[in-house]
Amino acid sequence: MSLIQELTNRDKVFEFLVPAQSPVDVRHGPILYLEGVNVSFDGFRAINNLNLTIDDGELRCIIGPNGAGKTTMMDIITGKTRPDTGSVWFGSRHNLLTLSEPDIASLGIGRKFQKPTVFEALTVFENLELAMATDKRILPTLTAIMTTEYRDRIDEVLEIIGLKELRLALAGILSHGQKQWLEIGMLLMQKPRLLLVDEPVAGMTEQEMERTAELLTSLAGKQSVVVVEHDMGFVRSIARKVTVLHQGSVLAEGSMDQVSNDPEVIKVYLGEEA
Ligand SMILES: Nc1ncnc2c1ncn2[C@@H]1O[C@H](COP(=O)(O)OP(=O)(O)OP(=O)(O)O)[C@@H](O)[C@H]1O
Repeated sequence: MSLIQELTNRDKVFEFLVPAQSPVDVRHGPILYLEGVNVSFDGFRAINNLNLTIDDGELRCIIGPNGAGKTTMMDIITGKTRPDTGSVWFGSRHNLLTLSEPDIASLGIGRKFQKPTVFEALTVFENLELAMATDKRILPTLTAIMTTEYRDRIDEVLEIIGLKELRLALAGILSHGQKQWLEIGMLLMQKPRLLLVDEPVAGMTEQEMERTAELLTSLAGKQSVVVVEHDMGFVRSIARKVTVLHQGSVLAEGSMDQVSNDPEVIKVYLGEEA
């Protein structure tokens, strides 16, 4: 190929056009890797030698009794809490312990907290638009050119979250479940590689839970999804692999059937519910 042909090759992405953050590298390993992580709060060890590996495209459920360390684990991944010791890697290139919370978010780790935080006075469409506008990776000078691309992305996300018909509705009139899906959609606008979802079905109707199960399973593959959830029926309906946390460590890992038949798990967790 001649130099001219090479320079005008539209399929090629030139280095200078690539956003500052390098993409996550999962060619030789998992998308998320925690090893030997410890966190103490005033002498109490909330996370105790935690090891966890999430594969690219995986949907993983994390369960565990109250105080097991699930929220603290999410806080560590997103940079909100710094561990005392251990390693936390996003792909093989990004050491998350050296990055700030906003940097971790812009690398492609999105977090959905339990309570929906949509802008109620704005429409569904505007909420998604706003989520896109906060994407710091977008070069302002390119915004005009990319408008069509972003509109297409909003349409795509509306389709994924099942709110296409409600695009012009105010977010304030949505049901609890619809608000949760909209917020997941707002995260999707940033095209995350890893989504952390905290108790997505708390307060949902049976029907909304079914729709949420479909939504989360449809997201896996395209991105990795880690779901912390207390509702065992829901976990059973979506989980391929479940990790049970207890006292800040992994107590068991495997299919829902495997972990729910594990005597240790029954003793410390499922037994608690019986
Ligand atoms: N900032 C903090 N200061 C002191 N103790 C904390 C702090 N954050 C968490 N803890 C303690 O660490 C332990 C783990 O808490 P964490 O919230 O991570 O558990 P969890 O598994 O998310 O529980 P739940 O299911 O109730 O949300 C708990 O005993 C909690 O009281």
